[in-house]
Amino acid sequence: GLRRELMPRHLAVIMDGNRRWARMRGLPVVSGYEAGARAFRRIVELCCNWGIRVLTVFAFSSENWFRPKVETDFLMGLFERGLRDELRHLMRAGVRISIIGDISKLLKPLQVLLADAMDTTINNSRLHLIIAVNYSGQNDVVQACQKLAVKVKDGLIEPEEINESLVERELETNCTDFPHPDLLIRTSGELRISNFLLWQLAYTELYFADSLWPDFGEDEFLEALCSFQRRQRRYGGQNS
Ligand SMILES: CC(C)CCOP(=O)(O)OP(=O)(O)O
Ligand SMILES: [Mg+2]
Repeated sequence: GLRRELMPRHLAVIMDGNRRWARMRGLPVVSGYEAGARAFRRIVELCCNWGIRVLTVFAFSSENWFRPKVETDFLMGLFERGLRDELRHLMRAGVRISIIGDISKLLKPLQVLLADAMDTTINNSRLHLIIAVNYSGQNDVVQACQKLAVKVKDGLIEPEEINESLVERELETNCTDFPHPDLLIRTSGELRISNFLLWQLAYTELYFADSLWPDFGEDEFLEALCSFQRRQRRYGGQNS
């Protein structure tokens, strides 16, 4: 059985396999995205119930823009409708929402809604939900380098002072007390990181589930956590 003291503090999830889920059922792609949104709401509840502190989800990658416009338009609409419907519930449930990624490319109403959700929930402490929208792990590192370069140029720091903690402070995930995911779950059988969090995953336990994201429910969630609790995390330490 699961031991509460061995729960991951920070869980990261790549919610993959929504279109395949729809196609297997002879449904339109948008039904897959809607089923994925239901699975997303479910895992937020599960993280609250199981005392996970931070949940980072890959909701839309910068590469996803290359999908048909009808799909990207639908996804953006889904994010907006979902957030409008859920914001009060998340607020009452004590969920804090942060957004990572370049949201300047999104339509203004969605940008306003995301900023409002971050402001409204900033003092919540039950679960910190970080939603990666138009996020690129490589761009996250690039923008951190740019901010450090400015500090060097402005004479605030010397190049030799730059170390891991200075870089981490500039990453977009510096918004949380637990910036390093303890466990990453990717569904649908794909064995890739797909330019999600990169620096932050240095010592993260990776778990790949064959189930498609819409089918990832409580049983699959608990199986992933049991797998995590069975692992011996060495952080590159003792050789055994
Ligand atoms: C936008 C993203 C969360 C959707 C993930 O599912 P997907 O569209 O990649 O589905 P497929 O891998 O089945 O094409
Ligand atoms: Mg996919």
